[in-house]
Amino acid sequence: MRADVATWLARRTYRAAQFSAPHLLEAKRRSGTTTSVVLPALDEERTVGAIVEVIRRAFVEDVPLVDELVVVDSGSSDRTASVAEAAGARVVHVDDVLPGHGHVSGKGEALWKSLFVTSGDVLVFLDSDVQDFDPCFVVGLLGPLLADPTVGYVKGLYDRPLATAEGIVPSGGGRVTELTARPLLGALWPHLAGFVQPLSGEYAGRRRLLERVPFASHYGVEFGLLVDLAELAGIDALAQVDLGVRRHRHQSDAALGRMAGQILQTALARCPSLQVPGDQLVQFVRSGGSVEPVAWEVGIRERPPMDRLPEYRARRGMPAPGRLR
Ligand SMILES: O=c1ccn([C@@H]2O[C@H](COP(=O)(O)OP(=O)(O)O)[C@@H](O)[C@H]2O)c(=O)[nH]1
Ligand SMILES: O=C(O)[C@@H](COP(=O)(O)O)O[C@H]1O[C@H](CO)[C@@H](O)[C@H](O)[C@H]1O
Repeated sequence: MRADVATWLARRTYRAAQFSAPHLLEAKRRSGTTTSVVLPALDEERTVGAIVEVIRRAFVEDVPLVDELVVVDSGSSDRTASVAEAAGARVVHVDDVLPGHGHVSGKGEALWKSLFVTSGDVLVFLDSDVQDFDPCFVVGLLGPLLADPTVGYVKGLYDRPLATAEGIVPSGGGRVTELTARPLLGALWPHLAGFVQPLSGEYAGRRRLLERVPFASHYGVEFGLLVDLAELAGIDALAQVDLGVRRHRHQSDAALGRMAGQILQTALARCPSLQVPGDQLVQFVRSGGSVEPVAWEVGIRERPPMDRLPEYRARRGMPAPGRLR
């Protein structure tokens, strides 16, 4: 392993158990930092309520580490919105946010728009499909940011058991991480090779950084943020925290193939010297005696840095682009 990666790994890998909610609350109050927790959700009625409930009880009512708790609904067809609201979250529908900027589907859009509908200095992003949600996820992700002003972005890391019809594969999860993201980072961004879970859906960052980078659409968002924030803030401003174990709802291999295609397109978009003639993925399904091709678009849209939007700057009391205060 490269010496710089080994140094970063030793210096910027934390454990959730290093932090306690009461101590973080003192640090939060001392620094005057506000926090927003954002859960992107699409058809997560089975799990979103429990996650919101745990966070609300522990970190809104008990130890007020969380100033706002928002679920961004990507257009669920189930009871995600009502379940999340009943559990205590503010729920916004993705299409109700910045409607003048057109419609883009996918997770990245929900996270980009979450910057507009929240106000915290620090944002914590948590997937809504996590089972047995552990409140240490919130403490661990906020820890490095509230304890060290030089940290700007923190990714969760964890063991990822894969639940299959045949049983649990202890470290079988993170299939796109292992088969696509990690090889890509090793080849094209080797200074980021120390991230154990570069695609983890649990992460936190300072708004003053997040508002200055583009957001790749769909499932490219995590990969794009990691590469772009490292470019913007430098690797030493990035960190990772061990959160233990993460269990979540798994998608099919075919769906993850499309996710891998989106991540590859996100990576290629960050290699300006490469010509990329295609953004279509052809998959194949058995149909009776033949095999049928199914073509999917895996191209991604890049939403611009939020701080370039006049609506956002006005909302945040920032001067118009190009003007001093
Ligand atoms: O268009 C979308 C797709 C996904 N998600 C949410 O993003 C998170 C991660 O998505 P998913 O679980 O599908 O990805 P995986 O964890 O399987 O890689 C979950 O909370 C989803 O509900 C979303 O808000 N909008
Ligand atoms: O890490 C991965 O390989 C994928 C798939 O995980 P599994 O193989 O279903 O455990 O999950 C992550 O990737 C997505 C794309 O970045 C994120 O949006 C998800 O939050 C994350 O779970």
